[in-house]
Amino acid sequence: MSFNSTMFSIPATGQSNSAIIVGVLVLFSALLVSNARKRPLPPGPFSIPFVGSPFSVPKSRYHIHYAKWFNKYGPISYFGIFGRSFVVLNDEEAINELFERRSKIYCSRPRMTMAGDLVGRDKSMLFLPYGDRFKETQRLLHIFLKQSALSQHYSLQEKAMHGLLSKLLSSPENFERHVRSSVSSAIVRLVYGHQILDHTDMFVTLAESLGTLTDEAAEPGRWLVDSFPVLRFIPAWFPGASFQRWAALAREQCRKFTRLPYEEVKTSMNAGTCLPCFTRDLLNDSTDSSLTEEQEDLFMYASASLYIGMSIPVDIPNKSVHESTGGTNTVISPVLLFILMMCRHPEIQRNAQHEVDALTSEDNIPRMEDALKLPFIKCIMQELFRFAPPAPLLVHSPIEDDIYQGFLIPKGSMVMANVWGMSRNYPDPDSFNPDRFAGTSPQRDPSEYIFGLGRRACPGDEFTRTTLLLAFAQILWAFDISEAVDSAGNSVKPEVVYVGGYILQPAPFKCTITPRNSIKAAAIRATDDAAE
Ligand code: HEM
Repeated sequence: MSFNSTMFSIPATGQSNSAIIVGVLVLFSALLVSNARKRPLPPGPFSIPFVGSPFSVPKSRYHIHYAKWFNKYGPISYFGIFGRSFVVLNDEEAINELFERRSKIYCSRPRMTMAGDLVGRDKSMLFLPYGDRFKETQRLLHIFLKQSALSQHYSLQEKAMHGLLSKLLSSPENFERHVRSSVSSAIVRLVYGHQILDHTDMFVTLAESLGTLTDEAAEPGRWLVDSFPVLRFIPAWFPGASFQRWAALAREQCRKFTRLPYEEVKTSMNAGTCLPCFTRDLLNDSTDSSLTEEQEDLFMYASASLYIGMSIPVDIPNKSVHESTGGTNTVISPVLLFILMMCRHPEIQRNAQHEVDALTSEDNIPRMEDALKLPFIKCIMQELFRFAPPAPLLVHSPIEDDIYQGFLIPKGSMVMANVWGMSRNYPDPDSFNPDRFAGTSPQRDPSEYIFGLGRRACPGDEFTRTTLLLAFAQILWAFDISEAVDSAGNSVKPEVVYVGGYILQPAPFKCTITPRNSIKAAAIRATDDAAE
């Protein structure tokens, strides 16, 4: 079944009933709010009584818009929309203090009634409120992704990246599609032991459908029930409550999308054909017969969390779904930016190639053990993280009221840390300069914050870094990346333009990717043959 958004929007009939309910709720919540606030809220844009400031919030480039609030309102600002509270942190000290040092308080995610309570996405780690289920999921992911366990994943990372090299060799003009499928393939293999053959694979389409559904369920402003959670108790037959019918269908679909890959692992385990993977480890570590329904549910969602965790779909106000970069994920973003930057900076590319060449031979594709020994390429990775943090805003939610610099930060509010602003806090921030991380006094490593802070920091950070170092070393070893040539024979330098809202990714661009020599091309083909 395909999800058609118009099919599920709130119909005109029943609008008057909804309007009455909403009116009562607005007044009620406004009264509650005004009584509760004894401390001042942080400063912020003009607010209309009972409505808040929905019009001061941008529809795109939130991080840049919010960064400008620093000069207007200072390091911490506030706005409300229909009773929901939003706090913006625009200052490194405030971000470190609240998200890192007060992590005990800022350890939850904002409540999303439609996506969470009704559709059930709050079982995935990224959305999970802080509590026992979150801690158990975190523990399971940690066992698999902790530093000491990472080397067992090297061979699958190498395989996925060899796949990327051979696709780049055969159709370099489709580099974006190849990057996307190779990265997805590495993750699906890691989580479910499944080998993706092409983009029509069931695992890819399921994950994309789940992403689209999550996007729709979390679309801010679309669902009244997000502003007035009490509406979730309205029965589906009630006039104007078509959102309940949408939610029921979406919940069913999400469950199916989460269950199918998990069941496939169980089937292949029974057949003895399952490759090593996260889900297999979970099931192996437990005696199957003793698994309760609750444990199965935990395992199933823990597995899906690993895959979907990379997509970071959080409920940023006014996010337009049209801006969503579609099945994109966080790892794809730095790989595409790497290709763009190597094209724009041939001298950096040459230096990095010299570093790889000094360590490897013409006919040996770099392996993970090589990739981890390349300090300049590590600096390039750090500079890519700093130049365009894939997730420019972090979103946490405090589990109790907190006071910071005399201002109230209400429990349950959506606190957004402007990581992009932190990445501008460097000398000459707009120039791409990997050397800033070299030498004896390097500048602050952006890996310390682009993966999040405190108890909700990304569990996939180290896996990401090793994957990226390997991808960069192999691409530099194999190919020259240069400017595309237009129909008049002129070289065209690609612009640095981003798309996306909550995950930034370079806008589509053109470049030329050619093998550095025939020996390397032959080595890539030979690896292909060996794999077949
Ligand atoms: C360039 C790559 C990546 C970036 C920039 C990134 C960034 C992030 C960020 C900013 C968060 C939210 C942190 C916070 O709120 O403080 C996050 C959460 C998460 N990431 Fe990543 N991530 C990346 C790759 C991955 C990968 C490869 C995986 C899985 C193997 C993964 C799994 C997760 C999960 C499960 C969460 C939810 C954690 C929680 O809510 O406690 N991420 N990531």
